[in-house]
Amino acid sequence: MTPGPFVIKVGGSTLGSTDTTYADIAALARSGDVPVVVHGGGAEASRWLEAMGIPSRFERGLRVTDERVLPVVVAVFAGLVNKRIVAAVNAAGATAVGFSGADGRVLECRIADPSLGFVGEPVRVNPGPILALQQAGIVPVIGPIGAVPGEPADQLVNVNADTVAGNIAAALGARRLVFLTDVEGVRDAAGERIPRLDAARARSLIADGTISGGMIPKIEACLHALALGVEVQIVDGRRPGALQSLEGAGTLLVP
Ligand SMILES: Nc1ncnc2c1ncn2[C@@H]1O[C@H](COP(=O)(O)OP(=O)(O)O)[C@@H](O)[C@H]1O
Ligand SMILES: CC(=O)N[C@@H](CCC(=O)OP(=O)(O)O)C(=O)O
Repeated sequence: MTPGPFVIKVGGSTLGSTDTTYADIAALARSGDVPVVVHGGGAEASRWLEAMGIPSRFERGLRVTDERVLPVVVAVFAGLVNKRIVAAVNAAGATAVGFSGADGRVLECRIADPSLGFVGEPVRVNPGPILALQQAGIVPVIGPIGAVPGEPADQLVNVNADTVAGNIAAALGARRLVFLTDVEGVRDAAGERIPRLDAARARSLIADGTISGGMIPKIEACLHALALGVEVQIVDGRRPGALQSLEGAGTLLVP
């Protein structure tokens, strides 16, 4: 069996830091190992919402997305952030094409929980557009908006970017999924990095509150992909060369 692709989730928390992520992504693509990039941008969306006088509210790491929030997150995730990453990867010497999970219905969703508003829970990944680009040597850059199929148009929904990455990695049979974030790894109750974290301990750290906020959907996405045989790691994306020296870095999820 051909080993699946390398999926890289770029956290909004590390976007814009002067790390080497885009050069590393472009170098992988040039070497013929074309990665699939999924990005967040939660912090950028919160800044735009604040500028518009709309407060941000999260529940278990998920943004409550009402009818005022939805157009802003679509504009920021499928537009601004996506195109900035495309521009940076192109400038680093590869060819990138950006789209969201609503394009080509790559990420079909249902409404996760009506109390969260327009938040999508993936039910199906249609990998065709991702594979077509990748096979053409083009880096797919995917923003965290999904589609709930409907008439007269699909409903656009906001999907946590870690959830998007976990589902896409699982659907592609990825060999590896790396989350670039703004901490050195998952921390235990004493604040120490956990180099290897198994599923049972991860669940208990969520239950006792040691893992909280944005780390909850990240760990849930990790466990989803891990169960399907993907090698999953959470590393510090602020560190130059993070993608070049993954051995022993951050937190490796283990069954
Ligand atoms: N146990 C934990 N270990 C590490 N980070 C944690 C933990 N619990 C909560 N967090 C928070 O999760 C954040 C990373 O998630 P998030 O803000 O969603 O980042 P990203 O934008 O990279 O997805 C960290 O900055 C940290 O504040
Ligand atoms: C439903 C939901 O929570 N969507 C996220 C999508 C962006 C995201 O996940 O960005 P990071 O990876 O930078 O955190 C949000 O609106 O913030």
